[in-house]
Amino acid sequence: SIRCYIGLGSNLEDPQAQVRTALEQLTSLPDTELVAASSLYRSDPVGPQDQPDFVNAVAELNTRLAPEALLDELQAIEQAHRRVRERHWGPRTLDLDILLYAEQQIESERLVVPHRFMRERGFVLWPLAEIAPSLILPDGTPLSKLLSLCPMGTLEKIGL
Ligand SMILES: CC1(C)Nc2nc(N)[nH]c(=O)c2N=C1O
Repeated sequence: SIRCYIGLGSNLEDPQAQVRTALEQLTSLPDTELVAASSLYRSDPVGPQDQPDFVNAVAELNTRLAPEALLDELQAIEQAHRRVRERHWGPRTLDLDILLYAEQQIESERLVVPHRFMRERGFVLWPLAEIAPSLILPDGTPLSKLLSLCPMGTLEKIGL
């Protein structure tokens, strides 16, 4: 099976509960096991600032699902959280992104992996480093190097 990493984010309708529930739902995906989950982090919105703070986390899965089948399952979980897209980069109840899918580099209509913005997003890199500190990205960049370029800033770990 394939090791993959999922980014979770929410800033609507009790974001902590949205992320915690989504983590539980990841444990029951078909042909998939949840290997690890980061802490939850509160983070300032990147992009449009006129929206609530986010709660972010990263999960590590082992899956036998193909990338697009995994994406279908993640989108079903987002729908179950009544994700409504008002505006691009606007507030949402739940965002599930495939950050990494083993060493694969994927560029299809539906899917770009590694996630195109992950290298410059502290709300992804710091939770990812919590569960996979020695990770090397498919292009050979060590996660530790990306972290050194990405201050933790106002990111703060949320207690359990
Ligand atoms: C709107 C945009 C770009 N900003 C974010 N900002 C933060 N802090 N966390 C997110 O998950 C997030 N997701 C997004 O899609």
